[in-house]
Amino acid sequence: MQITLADAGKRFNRDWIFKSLDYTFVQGNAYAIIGNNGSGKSTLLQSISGAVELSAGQCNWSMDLAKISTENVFRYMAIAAPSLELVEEMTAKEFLNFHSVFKPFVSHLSINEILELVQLSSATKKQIRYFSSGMKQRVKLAQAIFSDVPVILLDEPCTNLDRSGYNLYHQLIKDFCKEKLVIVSSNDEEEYFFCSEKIDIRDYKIS
Ligand SMILES: Nc1ncnc2c1ncn2[C@@H]1O[C@H](COP(=O)(O)OP(=O)(O)OP(=O)(O)O)[C@@H](O)[C@H]1O
Repeated sequence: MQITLADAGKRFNRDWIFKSLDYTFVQGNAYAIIGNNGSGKSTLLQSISGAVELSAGQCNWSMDLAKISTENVFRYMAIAAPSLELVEEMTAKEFLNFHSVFKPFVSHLSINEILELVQLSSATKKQIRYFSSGMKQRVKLAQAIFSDVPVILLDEPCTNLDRSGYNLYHQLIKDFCKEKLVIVSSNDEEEYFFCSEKIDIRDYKIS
């Protein structure tokens, strides 16, 4: 799996958030999009995912040199982001079951095992609306990291996590993301220290 940005740019009204961005992301590597608050990290991540349309240039996804059409990109990726909502009326188990109908999880793990891995097995009967913010974040991480897809996009993945949540995140990345293409959008080094490549969004403000 490869994702290529070619002369990519995004603007909101007159403000260019990033411009003239050429970059290739390759499976097996982890990348961090860094920059201060409001610099455009989430916008770039959303542009890569196809959720936000570029104002200039292109974002092309390909697998074994065969191009993946824009409408099929979603089949190859999973995303965890603050803007993505959980179905609060469901329990975590129901939600993960629901998600797996559209996007199956890695086949060797059951949903009970996934809940155990993110340390939520004691809350399986509780509706998500009664979860703490950190517990909700663990559900978001579970649905992204355990999806059977080659690309994992993580926007501020440790939002609301405590120390043990950070440790859990580091362990999940180590155990389950090695062969994937991971892109993390963050300004917290603990969220992206494992990324060998860094894209500083501030380098793409002026052409
Ligand atoms: N739909 C939109 N319409 C207009 N402006 C937008 C829109 N979405 C984002 N922006 C603006 O684009 C800029 C970049 O926002 P973005 O959320 O990508 O930054 P960020 O680097 O992820 O910030 P943070 O670290 O605070 O999460 C901000 O100035 C924001 O107000």
